[in-house]
Amino acid sequence: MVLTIQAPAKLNRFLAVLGRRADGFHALELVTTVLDGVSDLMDTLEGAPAQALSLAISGPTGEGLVADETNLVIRAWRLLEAAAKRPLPAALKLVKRIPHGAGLGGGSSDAAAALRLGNRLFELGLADGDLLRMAATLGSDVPLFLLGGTVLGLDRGERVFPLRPVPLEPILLVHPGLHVSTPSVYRALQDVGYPAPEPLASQPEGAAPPWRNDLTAAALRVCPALAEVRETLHATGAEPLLCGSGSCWAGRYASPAARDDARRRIALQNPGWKTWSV
Ligand SMILES: C[C@@](CO)(OP(=O)(O)O)[C@H](O)COP(=O)(O)OP(=O)(O)OC[C@H]1O[C@@H](n2ccc(N)nc2=O)[C@H](O)[C@@H]1O
Ligand SMILES: Nc1ncnc2c1ncn2[C@@H]1O[C@H](COP(=O)(O)OP(=O)(O)O)[C@@H](O)[C@H]1O
Repeated sequence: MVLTIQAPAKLNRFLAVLGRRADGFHALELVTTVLDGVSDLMDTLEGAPAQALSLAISGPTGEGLVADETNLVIRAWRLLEAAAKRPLPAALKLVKRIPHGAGLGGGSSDAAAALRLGNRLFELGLADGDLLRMAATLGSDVPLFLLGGTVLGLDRGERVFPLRPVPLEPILLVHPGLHVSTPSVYRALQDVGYPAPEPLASQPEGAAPPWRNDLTAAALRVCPALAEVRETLHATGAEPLLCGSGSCWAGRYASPAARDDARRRIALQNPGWKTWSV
């Protein structure tokens, strides 16, 4: 039996930093939407039972990514093996399309996909709660991908609650080909000064969350070149929002036509940048 699971990217539509915790992590409030409708911004994980565990990586963003014990897919698999108390030998194939270090959660999404794939492939019978606990040990962003849809994230982001879906505005994602490290951005919060903690106010039914990311100043400190993307989006009439810890930006437009027009202009001016319509 061969099983294939899609691993979509995510968009943090609201990210508030509420403080630094004793364990060094930051207390967050997040509203994140899993982008399951953007086919060219999705990784794919395929698996079949085999003699031994192996992972093959391909795809446009697969280059340079190692398929060893540090890969989040293998780390997720080892957790499944520990829960099953037996080896789970399988041939895994990961096709990468989500850029890494872009704030789009590709590695976290792959980890969540691996948990779901292994549970089904070997009929382990792990409940959603078990998978959520395992996901939280792999990374703060992994549990939200198990829920899908639009998710409220609390604590370090790993305590997740499904939210009523709020349609996405016309959005253009722009990736300038830069890699930004998440830990370095959280560390830089100390240099730029912590933002005033402002939790999400209760929202009217069906309203989109405020377009806010408290990591923006810290990410610009780590990678000043990010400012050029923000300015370019501004010049096309968008409200720009940094994706997580960067390096991707999301531009929000008044209409799909304005978004599509901006996409054409940005592609002409910056042929090295990648764009996706959401
Ligand atoms: C910023 C966000 C927003 O969704 O996404 P990305 O930009 O990475 O996609 C997340 O908080 C990234 O979550 P994730 O990438 O899973 O982080 P983890 O592996 O748990 O932690 C990596 C490092 O980030 C810092 N970290 C992470 C989460 C958090 N609430 N506080 C932190 O200080 C810590 O230094 C930690 O060592
Ligand atoms: N399967 C994977 N896909 C992508 N990155 C991975 C994977 N496994 C481990 N990593 C590591 O996680 C880092 C962060 O990747 P990713 O989650 O895609 O970006 P971001 O944190 O910006 O959303 C990468 O630079 C890489 O070193």
